[in-house]
Amino acid sequence: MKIEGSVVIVTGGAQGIGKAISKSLLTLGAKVCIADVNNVEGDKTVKELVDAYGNSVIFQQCDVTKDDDVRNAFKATTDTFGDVTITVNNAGILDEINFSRTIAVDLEAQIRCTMIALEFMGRNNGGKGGTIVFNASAAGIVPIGVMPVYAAVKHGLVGFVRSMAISPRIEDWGVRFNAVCPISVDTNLSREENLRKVVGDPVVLDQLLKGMKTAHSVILKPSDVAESVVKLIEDDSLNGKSLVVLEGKTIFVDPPVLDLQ
Ligand SMILES: NC(=O)C1=CN([C@@H]2O[C@H](COP(=O)(O)OP(=O)(O)OC[C@H]3O[C@@H](n4cnc5c(N)ncnc54)[C@H](O)[C@@H]3O)[C@@H](O)[C@H]2O)C=CC1
Ligand SMILES: CCCCCC(=O)CC\C=C/C=C/C=C/[C@@H](O)[C@@H](O)CCCC(=O)O
Repeated sequence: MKIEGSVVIVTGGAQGIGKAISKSLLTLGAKVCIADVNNVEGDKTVKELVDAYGNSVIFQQCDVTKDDDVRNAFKATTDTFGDVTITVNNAGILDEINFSRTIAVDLEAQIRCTMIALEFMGRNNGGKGGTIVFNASAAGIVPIGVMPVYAAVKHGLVGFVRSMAISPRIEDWGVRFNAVCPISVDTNLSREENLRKVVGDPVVLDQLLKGMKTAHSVILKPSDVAESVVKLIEDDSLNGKSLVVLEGKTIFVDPPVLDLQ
């Protein structure tokens, strides 16, 4: 689909990968609502983006774990820019200690945002259809021994995307669903300072930090992920896909499908 003139919500867009996605979409002519729980960072980012792109961007404080916040973000976006046609479910955390919160933000809230997005975007609900892109992770594709909870919820997210893509409702909604699955990206989430706070077991933390320093742990730039998100939005043939983002290349990974009929 064409990004120019489209109306987009990016969750967790105040910083990191979500901010890079927002910038790329603004550059391509979209109207963007950044929906993020962090209003200090959100206000700062939107000020910076308004200076660069004018009134094509707004900030809406939104905790994706709260129904009302998410619905209000969609209402505010629709009132300001018109019908939403693209949702980027990007907000996420990594916390192996408070694992209930990780499940709540990285999986349950992604499902919540999707169901509410369909209330606004679904053609059966008077919307224009469009596309929903999820920021999963390479941890949604391969097992990661140093972050099992995060890997579990990201696998769950990939399963949700693949299943929504073959829903009997897909034609009614007129919405495509795809996931981007990057390896490590240089943001607050992957910095040593954060990892020390969110991994409790010292043996696991030690291996994680060592792993981060090896050649295998290439750190991508947030803009690398944004490029892949743009690809998933623009190519109308893509639905239910998981696009792994590696250094200098991307690979579609399709886990096997069993014939269960
Ligand atoms: N940094 C990395 O190495 C990778 C990150 N990811 C995924 O990318 C997404 C974005 O993460 P980063 O930009 O790396 O982290 P980040 O910590 O820089 O940004 C995350 C953003 O999400 C927001 N957020 C957190 N909880 C929220 C909530 N309840 N409601 C609304 N907003 C909330 C934060 O305020 C922040 O602005 C996450 O889903 C993460 O799992 C995927 C692969 C690699
Ligand atoms: C390949 C991991 C992709 C996960 C990227 C994320 O979404 C989270 C980013 C935060 C930290 C990433 C750490 C990556 C560590 C790896 O280099 C290595 O330590 C993992 C070891 C694999 C294992 O545990 O078996």
